[in-house]
Amino acid sequence: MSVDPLVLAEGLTKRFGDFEAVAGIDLDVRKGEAFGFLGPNGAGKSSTMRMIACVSPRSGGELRVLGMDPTVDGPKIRAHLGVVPQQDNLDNELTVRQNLQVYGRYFGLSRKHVRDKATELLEFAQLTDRAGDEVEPLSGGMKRRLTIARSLVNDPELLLLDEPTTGLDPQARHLLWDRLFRLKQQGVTLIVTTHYMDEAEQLCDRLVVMDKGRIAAAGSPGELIDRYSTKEVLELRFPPGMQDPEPVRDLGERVEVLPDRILVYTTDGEASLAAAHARGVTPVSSLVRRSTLEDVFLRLTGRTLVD
Ligand SMILES: Nc1ncnc2c1ncn2[C@@H]1O[C@H](COP(=O)(O)OP(=O)(O)OP(=O)(O)O)[C@@H](O)[C@H]1O
Repeated sequence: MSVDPLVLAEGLTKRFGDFEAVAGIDLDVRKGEAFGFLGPNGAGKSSTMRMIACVSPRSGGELRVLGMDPTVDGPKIRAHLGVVPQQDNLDNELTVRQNLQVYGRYFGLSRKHVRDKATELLEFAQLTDRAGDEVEPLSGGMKRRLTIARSLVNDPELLLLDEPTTGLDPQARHLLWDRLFRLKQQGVTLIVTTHYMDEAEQLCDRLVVMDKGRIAAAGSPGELIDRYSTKEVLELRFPPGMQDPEPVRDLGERVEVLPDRILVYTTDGEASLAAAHARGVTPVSSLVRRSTLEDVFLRLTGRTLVD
């Protein structure tokens, strides 16, 4: 039996004047999965999210969210969504707990229900100790966790997170990923936009790689890497302007030249490195690593994700 997707887009388009920010994309998000939009700044990820969140009307194509049309049933859909915007918009005048409770009251939930829910969400966000504190002095990671906790007040079926860990330090990011992973285990469907390939690999069951308003590729992180990259990558670092790819061009399936590096896409990085040394290639440093979604993006677009 097939289960209807929670989000279904066909030819979905967003135009700002003559400019097409989202240029006719097709996708489906299935219940219980973590679905990602990976792409650089300006790829059209937020514009797509805002259409799914029913806060920005589509300019063309079809869109169904929870089986309904955002144009017709926006408020009904929004009641079942949790939205974590790119910028935290917490109320600095209120305490941590009050931020949750006041938001809960917007959904018309009873005082008692909202109080109990806030206690549960403070625990989830690891903010119980800070419940009575003001928001302003919280760290960036704590504010993000509070924003996520707040988005869960109405027990959403679908949680939309726009760049959830941008600007956070590595420890705060890992804690946030752990919380999002728990939500997924509890059956919440997640949609995440990100320009971090490690975030996409950590969190997403399936993702689309977006560039210039279009979907360049779709699949699980593993599928995308298998399809568009090699098992290993040999990185050879040179002083800027000193990298000559010719002596290593045949040491892998493909070679990419970046401003400070040459990347050799190969099945056996160590063997390629030994061969490069035998030919007298002398990089400042070298590294053999596995392929990542960054390599997929480079292959698809000729550019790096974060310039
Ligand atoms: N309200 C608007 N009016 C005009 N152009 C817009 C508007 N919103 C977005 N754009 C343009 O649409 C394109 C896609 O923007 P969008 O915010 O969707 O990208 P993104 O992939 O989410 O990137 P970012 O991570 O920077 O938000 C950009 O070129 C942006 O300048």
